[in-house]
Amino acid sequence: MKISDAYVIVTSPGRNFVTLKIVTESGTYGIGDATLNGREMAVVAYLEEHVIPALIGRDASRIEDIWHYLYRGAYWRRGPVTMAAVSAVDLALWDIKAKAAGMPLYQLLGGKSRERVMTYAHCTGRDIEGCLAEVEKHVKLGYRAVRVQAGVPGIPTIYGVAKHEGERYEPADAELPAEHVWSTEKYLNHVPKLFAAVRERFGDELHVLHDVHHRLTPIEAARLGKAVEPYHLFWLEDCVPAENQESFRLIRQHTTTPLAVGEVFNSIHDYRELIENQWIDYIRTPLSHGGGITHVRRIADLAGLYHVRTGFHGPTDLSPVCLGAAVHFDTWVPNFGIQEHMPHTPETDAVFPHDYRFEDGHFLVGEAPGHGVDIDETLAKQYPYKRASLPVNRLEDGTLWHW
Ligand SMILES: O=C(O)[C@H](O)[C@@H](O)[C@H](O)[C@H](O)CO
Ligand SMILES: [Mg+2]
Repeated sequence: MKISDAYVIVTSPGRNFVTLKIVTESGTYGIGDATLNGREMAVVAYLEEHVIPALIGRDASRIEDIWHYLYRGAYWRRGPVTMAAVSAVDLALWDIKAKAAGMPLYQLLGGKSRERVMTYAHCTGRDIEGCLAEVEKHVKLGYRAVRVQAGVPGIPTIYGVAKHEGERYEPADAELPAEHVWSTEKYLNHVPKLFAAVRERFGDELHVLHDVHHRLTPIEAARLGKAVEPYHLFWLEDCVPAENQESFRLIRQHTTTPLAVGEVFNSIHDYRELIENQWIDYIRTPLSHGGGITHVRRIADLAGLYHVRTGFHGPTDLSPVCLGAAVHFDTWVPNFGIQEHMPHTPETDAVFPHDYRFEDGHFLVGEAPGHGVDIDETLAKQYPYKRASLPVNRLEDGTLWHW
């Protein structure tokens, strides 16, 4: 199982994706997702300059050892670029191990804990009515859970809302960062009305989620959590920037609204206080940013001890490779909560043939050996890299704010 070759493929079928392919002497290969939205080429350089040369000749079956070799061995631990690179290696090696065993990945992890994986869809509107129309559409498609985001009167552009009704929203929408304007006051006054309208129209059973995208202070988040309690959200996501884990103590003291955190985290250490103090309910770190299966499994196990469940990040800026591996992980992990689902474009799906299926609001895992996602390298070449940046956010007086 010696690694004989490894290389990076960058492709942009509508948006940029970075894929690592690892090939063994026997010809069995695996692929991993190394996409870090808006910072793609930093991970490419990290892999090509520092990781790939050290991988050649190693035994691909020693996943645990290679993980620590890359993590401890780098000396410079953690961080999104390092961990995206480590994740890609880890996902590719698990793919190889499962293929060598002739098993779908979920079998290697411990087998099925459930038959299907509940997902949530994004429903966005320029106003509440527009958002309700999207919810209606997604409920008809079979979704049991929806994330609702609507424009706020007086704020010209807002996170998570597509430019035109019915379109997907794209965070990395310009070559250099677009500048958005933010008003916490306008948002806090408006957003509870959105949940009231959703409950009024769709009743109590639909799972309703919302992403604050790190824009509030702890006491503002506490106010929002309290205000929306009557609408019993499935979760309120990233209500404050979470570098200071202690902030969540205050939020938790004030509200019973469940809290999800961690799409920008990449290590168990980002979570330790949040989980051990039971300040959150869902962990969001995707397999492609949190050190792959080897490390995210450890986070999920720690979380399980404290009744915290998984709710992995799944926007279009994670490739089908990450999503495919996530469907295996979600099928196995005992403390599963939900999986985010933002459908990829047909162009992206064609570049990454896969065997996970979407049906009636759920993902169904495939039975092909490995994680079940491949890359069509010839097709990938037709879509060259294009620089794309996430926006920045400013308060109305021009102060740079959290995005
Ligand atoms: O909950 C989500 O899906 C996220 O907040 C995304 O929309 C991120 O903003 C995006 O992945 C950044 O690249
Ligand atoms: Mg989010």
